[in-house]
Amino acid sequence: MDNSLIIKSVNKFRGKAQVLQDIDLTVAPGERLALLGHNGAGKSTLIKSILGLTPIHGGSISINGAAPGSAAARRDTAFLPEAVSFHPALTGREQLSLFANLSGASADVPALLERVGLADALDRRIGTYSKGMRQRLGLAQVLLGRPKVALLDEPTSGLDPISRQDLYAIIDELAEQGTAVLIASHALTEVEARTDRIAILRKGVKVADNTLAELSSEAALPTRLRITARAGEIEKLAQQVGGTRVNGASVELRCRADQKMNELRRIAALGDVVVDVSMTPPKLEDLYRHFAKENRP
Ligand SMILES: Nc1ncnc2c1ncn2[C@@H]1O[C@H](COP(=O)(O)OP(=O)(O)OP(=O)(O)O)[C@@H](O)[C@H]1O
Repeated sequence: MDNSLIIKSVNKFRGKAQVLQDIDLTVAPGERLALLGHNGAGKSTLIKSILGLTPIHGGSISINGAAPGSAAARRDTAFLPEAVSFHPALTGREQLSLFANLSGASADVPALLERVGLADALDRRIGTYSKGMRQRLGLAQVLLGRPKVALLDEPTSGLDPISRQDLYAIIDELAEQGTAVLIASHALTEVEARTDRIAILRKGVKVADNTLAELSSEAALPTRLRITARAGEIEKLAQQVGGTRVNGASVELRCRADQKMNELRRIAALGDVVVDVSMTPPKLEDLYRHFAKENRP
């Protein structure tokens, strides 16, 4: 399938500083891409460039074939900023109806508000909404536009765990209806579970862009095996398997992903002295640290 969002060799300067350097990035219909990077890495600048709010100085950006800022691109793109703001005097129902009228979209506003968990608040003024409620309303607005490309900047920042889960369920729905979703985030644990691909920016340069599994194998970070000994037999176990003692009952080994099965066979062969083995593959946090670290070649 053609990509909805295609970014090719994009360069961008702020004064003399280059804040985006030769960025290539694509998002396919229905794909959820996480865009990660330290503060100042260039995520917001890239989003503003896609929206046509700031000019680029080389390269190209295509939104379903249209240039950023064009009428076609504006129609096909939805943006949810980190702190979404609406007119406080309008109710949720009024805000969404207004948006539907402006965009020419036909919409069942109450059903949409119910979908995002705002059924009880649809006739309340937005000025009385909590931050999470405003984010939900923002997502309802994104859903209503049926965009080809959705750009979500820290969509769950400041939300409680249940609201975060709800928000991701709605984001999944958006992707299921064919929207290409780009989520800029610092919340590694949640994007690890809820996105299809991860791109990492470091000082304006893309340093990683792949699925979690592929990034894991690219980075070749170790899997940790924690082996627990039968009561009183930790010394014997430590002598036999090596590794590092982590407490009075367990040792920890680190091994490459392709060595894992060999290690497990070796541990299983030790017999009753082992009472438990747990395995922790590298997490996105480890991969992020690996790819985003300053002194990486
Ligand atoms: N309006 C501006 N004028 C000048 N420089 C800017 C402007 N906006 C951003 N920058 C600079 O561009 C670089 C990229 O910033 P950007 O806001 O895109 O980073 P970010 O990855 O979104 O960071 P954060 O995670 O903190 O939101 C930084 O060096 C920043 O100082």
